[in-house]
Amino acid sequence: MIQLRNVSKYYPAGFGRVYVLRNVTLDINQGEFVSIMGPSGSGKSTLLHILGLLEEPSEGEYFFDDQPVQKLSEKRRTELHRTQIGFVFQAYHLIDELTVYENIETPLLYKGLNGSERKSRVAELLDRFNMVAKKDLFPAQLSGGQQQLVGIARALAAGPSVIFADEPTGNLHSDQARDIMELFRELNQKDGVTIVQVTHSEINAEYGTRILRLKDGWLDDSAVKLSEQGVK
Ligand SMILES: Nc1ncnc2c1ncn2[C@@H]1O[C@H](COP(=O)(O)OP(=O)(O)OP(=O)(O)O)[C@@H](O)[C@H]1O
Repeated sequence: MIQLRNVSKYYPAGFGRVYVLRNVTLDINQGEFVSIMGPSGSGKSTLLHILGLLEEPSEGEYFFDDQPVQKLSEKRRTELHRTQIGFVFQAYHLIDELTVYENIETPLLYKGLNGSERKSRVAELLDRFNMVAKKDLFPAQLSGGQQQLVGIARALAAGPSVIFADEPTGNLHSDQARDIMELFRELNQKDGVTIVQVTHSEINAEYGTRILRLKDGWLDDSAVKLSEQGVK
């Protein structure tokens, strides 16, 4: 599903460059639940943003569902983003002026669904996430865990095949974090959604099936499969 080939990312600095990612080659198959770990500044968010089509590599190739991302038109890339990819952020990134219902509905408006299709999809997600009673509240009226649930419902609304999550529990208490990780596990195992998360937490990482470790922009090739270690 995802193939990166010799991907580097750098920024100009003085007369030279600062490398954030170096020569990253990586395959992620449909149905995997991958955790990206590494010290602060090692390039985790940058890698996730490239995978989620929010940033472009400076060098190298990215194939999403066998399509060379760098050769796609802007229109096709936006379409891919809207239909195949859901993004979940640490700070939720909900729209403060919109209700829970409207936040979840937003990607469906972009996708061009009609009113009744949108209504039934949002109702389904509200029901699944036990948020029906909260549907007319604004983000500021919710707990952090509830805001993140809305963030995940919004990411799932358009029926993506992959969810990219950047420290999705970074602002949550441990019990809320566990609920979010259990939801991710269920989405992955029952619904078959591919999940790629950045996390600092070994506990969160163990919900997944594989850990990728970054250091100074390099991917550690000895990345382990948790199932092979007998963890799961
Ligand atoms: N636009 C930019 N211009 C210059 N340097 C940048 C830019 N964006 C990111 N960087 C640098 O890239 C490096 C990696 O950043 P990134 O956010 O990917 O790290 P991270 O591993 O996610 O860190 P953290 O765990 O602290 O969130 C950092 O040193 C950062 O300063």
